[in-house]
Amino acid sequence: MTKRGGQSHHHVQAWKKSPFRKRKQLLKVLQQYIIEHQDEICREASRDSGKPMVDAAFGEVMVTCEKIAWLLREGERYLKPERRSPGVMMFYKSARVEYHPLGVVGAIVPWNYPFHNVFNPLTAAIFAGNALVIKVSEHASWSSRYYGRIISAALSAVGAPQDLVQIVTGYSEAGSALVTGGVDKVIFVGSTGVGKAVMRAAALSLTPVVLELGGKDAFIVCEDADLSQAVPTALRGAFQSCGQNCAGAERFIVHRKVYDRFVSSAVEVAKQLRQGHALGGRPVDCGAMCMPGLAEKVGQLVEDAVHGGAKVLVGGELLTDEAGGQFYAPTVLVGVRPSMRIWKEEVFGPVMVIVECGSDDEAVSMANDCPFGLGSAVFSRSPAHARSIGTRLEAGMTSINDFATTYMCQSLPFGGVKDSGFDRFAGIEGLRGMCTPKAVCEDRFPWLMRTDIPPLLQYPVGDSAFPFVCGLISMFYGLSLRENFRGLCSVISCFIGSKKVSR
Ligand SMILES: NC(=O)c1ccc[n+]([C@@H]2O[C@H](COP(=O)([O-])OP(=O)(O)OC[C@H]3O[C@@H](n4cnc5c(N)ncnc54)[C@H](O)[C@@H]3O)[C@@H](O)[C@H]2O)c1
Repeated sequence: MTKRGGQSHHHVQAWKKSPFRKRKQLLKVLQQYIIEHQDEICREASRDSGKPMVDAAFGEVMVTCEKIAWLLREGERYLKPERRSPGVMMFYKSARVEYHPLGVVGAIVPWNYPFHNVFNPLTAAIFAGNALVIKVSEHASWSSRYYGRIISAALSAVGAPQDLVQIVTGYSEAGSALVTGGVDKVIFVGSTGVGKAVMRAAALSLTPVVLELGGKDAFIVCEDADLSQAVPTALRGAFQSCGQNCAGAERFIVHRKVYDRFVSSAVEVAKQLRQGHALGGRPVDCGAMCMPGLAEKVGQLVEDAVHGGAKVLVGGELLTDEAGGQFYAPTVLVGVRPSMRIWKEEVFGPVMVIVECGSDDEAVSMANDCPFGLGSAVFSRSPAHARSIGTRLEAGMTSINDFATTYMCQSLPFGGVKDSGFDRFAGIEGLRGMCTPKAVCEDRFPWLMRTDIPPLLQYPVGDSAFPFVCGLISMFYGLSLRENFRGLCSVISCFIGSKKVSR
């Protein structure tokens, strides 16, 4: 049996042809298990990534359940053949797009959401009829053993091939091997630098890639924003999972009329945040950071800013414990200027950078002065005002009076612009991205009208072939009736002329 990506060819082909009924059954088995074992799933994710249980429930489980619910509700509709208009000259044709499974999809994912990062590519790829190889991060491979067992059990419960989903662990070499290993598409979720290396490697075999890379979301607070709504959302956007979110709010751009109130409210809450072991027995608001290197980098970015004149209002220190826990304290930083590293580099940590702006134009230009463009948020009591700002932001996603809610609306695509990557996972676009869109065209009423090459265009072509085609172009595409009529006359005269010659 030939193997690609570790799966047997026969199994890949069989799943491609599987009915939607069976794919839905698989998702339902997964959903049932997830809902019944939320506690265990969150515990494993917390243990592997350091995030508090509530953050795991929020960011890992809830969004995965929404994803599955959306696929169950609407997935089939968007993978069914879709009728398209046949256009002007092909008016007698029926045109459609068919969505065929790609075959084997390779997903390379980071460590920040150990559960979600596995189930995110899994649900769409499998539902679209593909096999999947997921390369999990070397920093979150422990929990992937448990998540892998959930998937195996679900596959066997519905009688799907056991090797349909493979989870592999390893360092960068394992990721590289997946890119060059003959998969039909690579979904890469990770840092911008590695994303570029993945794209270079994929170019050698023309393997298509989706790149979901870093982010540094702008969070704009207008002078007419409701701070009782904006501040709690801002704090969650900054400190959820210790800021280790791709779509994490990192730059808070606040209008000067509400700046002081925004800062003092944010500081008041940030000071009260409890940090500690996620599973230490006491509830915590912020846990540990997953990687020592990253915790140090966060410290360096803050230090660089302070060195340049920025001011730490809360936090700003890295605390470690005897067990090796890396606790970067929830931090509020003001006085940041564009020349500082923290203005442009992704922090990926619990640092709330708050800057002041004086107008909408200034807010937009500050927000767009960034190499990344993943998510964004705008707060104003006037949704029209917020929308007028949101539409000018260079970002793949914008939430109005909320943060990152686009990802809870699973019909929407997820992805960014600029250094945040391209193409989309999730949503209709992401689901269809798991397929080859095949264009199909056929006669609508074959008994009435079909395409026969007219004699004067058949080889060897006659003298009237060229004027005939020009006549057709004018007849169908001329912008005035006069032009269309002239084209028609030319077509008729070419016909008559060619008949005479052939006689
Ligand atoms: N846009 C998104 O959807 C999204 C989601 C989560 C995280 N992220 C980003 O991920 C980054 C943090 O995660 P990370 O530190 O694990 O990222 P990373 O780029 O270091 O690693 C991501 C994955 O790529 C693998 N890898 C490393 N070198 C490789 C190579 N040469 N070829 C193939 N694979 C290779 C790693 O082993 C890991 O599994 C942040 O920049 C964050 O913004 C983006």
